[in-house]
Amino acid sequence: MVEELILEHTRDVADFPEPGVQFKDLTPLFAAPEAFRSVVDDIGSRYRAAVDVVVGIEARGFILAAPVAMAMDLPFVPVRKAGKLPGPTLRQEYSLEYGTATIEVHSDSLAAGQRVLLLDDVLATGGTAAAAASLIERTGARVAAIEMLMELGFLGGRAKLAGYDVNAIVSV
Ligand SMILES: O=P(O)(O)OC[C@H]1O[C@H](OP(=O)(O)OP(=O)(O)O)[C@H](O)[C@@H]1O
Ligand SMILES: Nc1ncnc2[nH]cnc12
Repeated sequence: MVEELILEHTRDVADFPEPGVQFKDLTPLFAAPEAFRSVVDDIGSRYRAAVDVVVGIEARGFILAAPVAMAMDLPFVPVRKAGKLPGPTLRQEYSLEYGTATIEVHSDSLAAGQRVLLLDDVLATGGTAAAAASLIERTGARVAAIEMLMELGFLGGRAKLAGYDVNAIVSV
């Protein structure tokens, strides 16, 4: 059900942001309130009572993680691209399907022992999720699960996430 909603509301864009990349654009899902709400409620219902905080990765992860956190009545914590968070941060460099980047989290935004649900829209090479998981663990919190709307299985991102509970609603 939610798998079909995601597939129906995904636009494939060839050669974006660079030649050879088949970009999975989820903006049609975010623009469809009923479908988007169904996806948010599905994620919230599967992790209820199993996590203490929801972390989203800038930028598309924010679009998903903030409503999930709100629906679960849990705190939302942003992992941001470098240089955007004003407080003391932990920082991690990584590579992704089309480049390299650095992300940060406020070092006081998570507490030791907290169970984190890490959310993003797409799992490609896994570099982004692995870097975010590493940041979360450096705060002392625990990555209870990593959840994506869509996984590009042919890029093998799960190999970078061995040892974590990784779930993608749709695998292509
Ligand atoms: O598995 P990977 O190869 O690491 O790629 C996945 C990441 O790439 C996209 O974000 P992007 O860095 O393009 O940023 P955006 O959310 O700001 O568009 C996507 O939202 C994931 O965060
Ligand atoms: N092919 C892709 N489509 C959408 N987001 C991505 N992030 C990394 N690779 C991606």
